[in-house]
Amino acid sequence: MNTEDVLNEFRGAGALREGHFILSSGLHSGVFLQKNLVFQYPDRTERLCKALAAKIRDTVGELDLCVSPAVGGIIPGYETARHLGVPSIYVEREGGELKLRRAFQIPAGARIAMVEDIVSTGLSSKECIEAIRKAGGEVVVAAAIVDRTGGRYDPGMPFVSLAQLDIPAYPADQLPPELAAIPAEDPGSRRLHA
Ligand SMILES: O=P(O)(O)OC[C@H]1O[C@H](OP(=O)(O)OP(=O)(O)O)[C@H](O)[C@@H]1O
Ligand SMILES: O=C(O)c1cc(=O)[nH]c(=O)[nH]1
Ligand SMILES: [Mg+2]
Repeated sequence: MNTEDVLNEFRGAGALREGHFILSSGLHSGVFLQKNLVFQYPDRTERLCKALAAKIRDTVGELDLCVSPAVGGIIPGYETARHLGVPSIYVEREGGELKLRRAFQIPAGARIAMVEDIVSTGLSSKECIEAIRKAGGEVVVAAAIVDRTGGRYDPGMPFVSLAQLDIPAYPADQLPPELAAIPAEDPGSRRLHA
């Protein structure tokens, strides 16, 4: 599956959106891949994650566990794990920090794949890898359905993605006029509070 095949799954689900979006990093962008619209379809999710699992296995061999950052990573993490034949768990925000909760355990010596949905700056992936390390786990590969960094993301270990895009993003005080002219949506969960 190449970048165009992945984009077609997003287009088919109405998930390739244009407008004005505040990303998880706080940067602003005119393009947003609303992955939840894709993950509502088991067939689309299966095609994407089966391909991601194959690419992960080709890159680092067999794994023991997938760990994903909530919320966006949970469904692709689970489905990728299904194709790798391993369990899937997730980390989630508590007081702003990604943590392992819900009595999830990381077995000693487990070879772990960190599975993300989208990488924009890599911040969430790095936070997830750090949370796994704090819980005693060893991440041997980072993976994402879509890499928005144009291949510039380096987590310090093999990084596998199905689609590589280079989508501009801007600090709030450097918006191009076409973005400044429309109100911004903040679709992610990083800034959600109870
Ligand atoms: O590489 P980054 O700059 O960190 O951006 C990518 C992250 O942003 C989204 O998560 P978000 O925090 O918006 O919440 P969600 O998972 O609930 O969508 C997405 O799921 C990635 O985790
Ligand atoms: O950077 C993000 O927050 C982000 C970008 C994107 O295209 N899709 C998404 O769900 N999050
Ligand atoms: Mg996320």
